[in-house]
Amino acid sequence: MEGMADDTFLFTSESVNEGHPDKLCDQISDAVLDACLEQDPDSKVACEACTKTNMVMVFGEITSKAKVDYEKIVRDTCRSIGFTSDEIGLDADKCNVIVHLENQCDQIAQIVHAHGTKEPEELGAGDQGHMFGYATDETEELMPLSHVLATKLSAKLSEVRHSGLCSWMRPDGKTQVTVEYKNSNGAMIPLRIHTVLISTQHDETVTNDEIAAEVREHVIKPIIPDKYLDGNTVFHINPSGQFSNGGPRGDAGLTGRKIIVDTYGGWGAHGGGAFSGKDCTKVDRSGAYIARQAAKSVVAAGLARRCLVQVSYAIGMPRPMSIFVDSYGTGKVRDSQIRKLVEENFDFRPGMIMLALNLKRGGNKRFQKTAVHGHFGRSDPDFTWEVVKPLHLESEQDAAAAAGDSRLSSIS
Ligand SMILES: Nc1ncnc2c1ncn2[C@@H]1O[C@H](COP(=O)(O)OP(=O)(O)OP(=O)(O)O)[C@@H](O)[C@H]1O
Ligand code: MET
Repeated sequence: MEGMADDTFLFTSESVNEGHPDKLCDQISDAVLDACLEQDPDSKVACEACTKTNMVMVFGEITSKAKVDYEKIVRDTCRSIGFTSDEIGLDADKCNVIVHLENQCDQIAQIVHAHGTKEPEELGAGDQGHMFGYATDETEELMPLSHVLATKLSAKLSEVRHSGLCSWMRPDGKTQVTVEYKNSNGAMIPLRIHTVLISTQHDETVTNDEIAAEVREHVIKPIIPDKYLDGNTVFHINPSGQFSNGGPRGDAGLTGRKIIVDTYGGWGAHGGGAFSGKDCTKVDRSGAYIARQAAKSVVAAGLARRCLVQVSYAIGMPRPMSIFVDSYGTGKVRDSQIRKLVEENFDFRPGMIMLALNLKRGGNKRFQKTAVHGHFGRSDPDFTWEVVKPLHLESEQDAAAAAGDSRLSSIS
């Protein structure tokens, strides 16, 4: 790239907003989860959704004592996002809603929770899989800047639409931010914003020039800090030229198709499992939440400037198969010592994660909120996995000795 110093690099993260068809499905799935947990905190929920023009389907496996009007939840969720006509992309009140839900498979229910009879200590993982948590000291929320900005831009798009400030805006939209970074011995130092890309759905009353001006003023300006902008920062606003057809009319949507938007914007790593529509016996969700809490606590304690935590499970077994920690060479002590500290301070058994993070509590949009604008780096107290746990090394002496060791190993 022209004008870039040799020791810097570009990294890009994207986000999507409420009316993106995949995100619509995530929100429907988590609205169903909330409704079930609100009445029955022991509900076992695996609710997927898909959508295309004039149609939403919810399907999956739910075992719950809750009496839930699924069709109403689908319609209410679509309406609250702003899908109130075919022209906008979906008519919440007239679209075809298909509900195809069955009980959780007996074989899974038996091995995971013995049909609700296992104690939290013994609760098995709802599936096999590997999940990651990540943290970095480049922002105050200990999240990657490229992801934070892409996410905040998409949240702002929703805000100015709902408030009426940009009354021409429609619910679908995407953002993307490219940051120029410097790698400082493994820590990521954001230097400047290279590119901001925003595509927002709009009605027929505005010109492209008006869209660009209003998006710059009401969306970009309040979100992107001046210190990261310079004369070379590139802005692309609605580069397709026309984006009035959006939502499910423009593109099909599926639950769990925005897992990178949900997590770290391409930083760290991802095990592949989705979050939305899953109760927290599903370790895809609870494992990723506790791994984030662990990674964030490591960085917050100053033990590393960046941290990745991986955990893995076998279906039906409470204890993880493996725990892995990588500080990308930024650790104050060896990664093996950080891993030991993580193992001592976090109980990775799914039933214990649910207790520690209060994950059986749903309703009042507790989980629906997570389904848009990211699961991590949020200050809302419902995001219990963002609460930092104080971590202390056994003694300062150990730390000093270990720092000596780690210097040796980095030289060798
Ligand atoms: N009784 C069982 N024991 C072991 N594995 C099972 C059992 N029943 C189903 N499975 C396997 O587990 C798979 C679930 O994996 P998958 O990762 O698709 O789950 P998911 O909850 O849909 O999550 P995501 O799609 O977000 O990864 C099933 O498709 C099947 O292959
Ligand atoms: N959907 C399944 C359930 O309801 C989980 C994935 S299959 C192991 O438990």
